[in-house]
Amino acid sequence: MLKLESCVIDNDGFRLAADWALAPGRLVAVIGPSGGGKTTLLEAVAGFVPLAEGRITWQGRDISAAAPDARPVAMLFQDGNLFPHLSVAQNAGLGLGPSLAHAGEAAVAEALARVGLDGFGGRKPAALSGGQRARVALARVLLQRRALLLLDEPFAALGPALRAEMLDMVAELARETGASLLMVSHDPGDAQRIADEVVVVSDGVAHAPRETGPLFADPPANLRAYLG
Ligand SMILES: Nc1ncnc2c1ncn2[C@@H]1O[C@H](COP(=O)(O)OP(=O)(O)OP(=O)(O)O)[C@@H](O)[C@H]1O
Repeated sequence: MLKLESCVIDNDGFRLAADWALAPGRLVAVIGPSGGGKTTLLEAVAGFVPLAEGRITWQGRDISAAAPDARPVAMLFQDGNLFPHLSVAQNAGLGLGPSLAHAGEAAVAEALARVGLDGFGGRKPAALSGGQRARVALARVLLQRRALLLLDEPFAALGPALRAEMLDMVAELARETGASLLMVSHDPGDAQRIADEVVVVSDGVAHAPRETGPLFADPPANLRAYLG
């Protein structure tokens, strides 16, 4: 279980409070107004932004001071973070880390097939569509085999049908592996499509997760303001 215990996150002067836990295997959407601190929240969990107060624990262990690669997290950004000079297979294989990379050919092929990119391993990212690039990034996350997936508007640039397909794939992969998910999205429909719970980030607070259905059925004032 991930716990944010009386946390005050300090992103170079921007402060965000959080005090809640994320139950194992839950899919959680992070929504709220632009500039509210959604990315800051994910970056603090990933270890890129420090805490001014409180601590973050994973399975009871304090990870507040741990380096990003020593945390149980895999992070997927909007641009997918692909290296243009590396092939699809090499980009995905980065998820295995240096120690496993030499033994990973079969695992990479399997992950690429899993995201619908069988036979694309030798291509460069420039020779892929936007949706295919998103799949490569997802394959890399899959290969990292981390217990906590952090997605920051990963499919914002995709059209509605493709985006729905990718969301469903993320949800399926998380359920299969038992991973927990924190996913930033600007579209409440994304949250309603796959999230068990929703964290609303507004007014300097990342509010405790609430069940998606009841939350949208009777939105609190901060969510109503965001939804318009
Ligand atoms: N490196 C930084 N230094 C100082 N302030 C920052 C830095 N990065 C972000 N901020 C500020 O922190 C606040 C929260 O930004 P953040 O990107 O977390 O919001 P967000 O909710 O993800 O926004 P959006 O939906 O627009 O992506 C903003 O006011 C932003 O200007």
